[in-house]
Parts: sequence; structure tokens; C-alpha cells
Amino acid sequence: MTRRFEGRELVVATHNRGKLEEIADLLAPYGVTLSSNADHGLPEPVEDGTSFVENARIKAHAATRATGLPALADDSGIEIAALGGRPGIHTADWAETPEGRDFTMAMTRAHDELRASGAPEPWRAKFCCTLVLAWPDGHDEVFPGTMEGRIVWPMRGEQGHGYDPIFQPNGHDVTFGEMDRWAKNRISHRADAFARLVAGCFA
Ligand SMILES: O=c1nc[nH]c2c1ncn2[C@H]1C[C@H](O)[C@@H](COP(=O)(O)OP(=O)(O)OP(=O)(O)O)O1
Ligand SMILES: [Mg+2]
Repeated sequence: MTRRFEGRELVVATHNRGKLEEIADLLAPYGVTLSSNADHGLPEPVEDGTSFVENARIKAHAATRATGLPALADDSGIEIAALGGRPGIHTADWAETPEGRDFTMAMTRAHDELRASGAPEPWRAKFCCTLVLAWPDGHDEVFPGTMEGRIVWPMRGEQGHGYDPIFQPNGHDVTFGEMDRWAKNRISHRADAFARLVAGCFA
């Protein structure tokens, strides 16, 4: 299946630099030539789907249509059990401000809502990642991944991106924000989805 990528470029259809770096590391062993949305000057599509897979499809197919190349999109987010699964597909929206994204604000909101809910700790949470690989002929392939853990407070760690400082994965006593990129990439929701992608495309 590696042949499907031989001599071709894969567009990573994301505007999130943290994701792009993780995806480049995860794909490094497979000799795929990567380019990004930024390399192609692609706009950020409106993510108005009602699920991770719908939003990933919107992003992947938009990049494929614009470039004629296969494209890989990642739609991800965190589901907090005591908040009924919120923010879920709205995880990035919680960080939105007129000046750009503010993840300290978003993490503070998650913590404030957990406190207000009265839910006892541990506050169970699940990171979800859905990868969609879209092909120029219009078909696509879907690879889901998850990582279970808990929300911790205060924030811990300067590494990673997004909500990493408040997410402590099960089986670990550090947050994603305290893990180096290789440690996170061995266990994350994105790594889980990539294991399925690799099995489907490079096995
Ligand atoms: O490993 C992660 N560590 C921490 N936070 C994370 C992670 N993975 C997703 N997240 C959070 C932040 C992100 O902003 C949102 C996903 O929203 P999502 O729309 O999929 O991504 P995005 O808007 O940042 O970039 P793009 O849509 O261009 O791929 O969930
Ligand atoms: Mg997005």
C-alpha cells in the first residue's frame, strides 16, 4: 500500500502548527513528502459538521479539491465526562477570541465548569482524533483514535499545544504538557489514529 504514496505528495490539511509538527513526526518513518495548507495558501474551511468525522471530511476534501493531491485532515477535541462530553467538536471554539486563540482561557473555562458542576474528582476526559485521508477521485478513508485520562488543575507543563497542560493520560502521572513530543506521540489520541492509518496505508 506504500505504493499509493510513491512519488506523490500528501497535503496535511491543518492550520494548527502543533498538530502539523506531531503529524510530521508520526509520518517521518514512511518517506512521504508532506506539504501543508500554508504551503498551498489554502484558506481555513468552515467546520460546520456535527461530528469529528464530518469536520475532518470537510477539511480533507477541501484541500484535495484545491490541490489535486491526496490530503489528510485531523479533527480532534476533548470530551469531558462530567460536562456531558463538552467541549467535544467545539474544543477549538472555546479558545476563540477576536485576537486569536487563547487556550489558557479555554482551559480555565473547562475547570470553572467542572467546579460549578460539583462533579467529584477524578474528572474523566477523553481526547479524540479522527483522521480523514481524501483522494482526488473523491473517495476517503477514516481512522479514529482516542486517549482516556483526566482533567487536572492547575495547568502543568510547557510542551505540546492546546489543552495539553490540563490532560493527564491514564497510566501516567504527568500531563501531555509535561511530556516531550516523542512520549506524547507514543500514546496520544493522534498516535492511536495514526496506528490505524499506517496499518491501512503502509502495512
Ligand atoms: O493533542 C492535542 N493536545 C491538546 N489539545 C488538542 C490536541 N488535539 C486537539 N486539541 C484541541 C485543541 C485544538 O484547537 C482542538 C481541535 O480543533 P480542530 O478544529 O480539530 O483543530 P484546529 O482548528 O486547531 O486546526 P485545523 O482544524 O486547522 O486542523 O482540540
Ligand atoms: Mg479547526
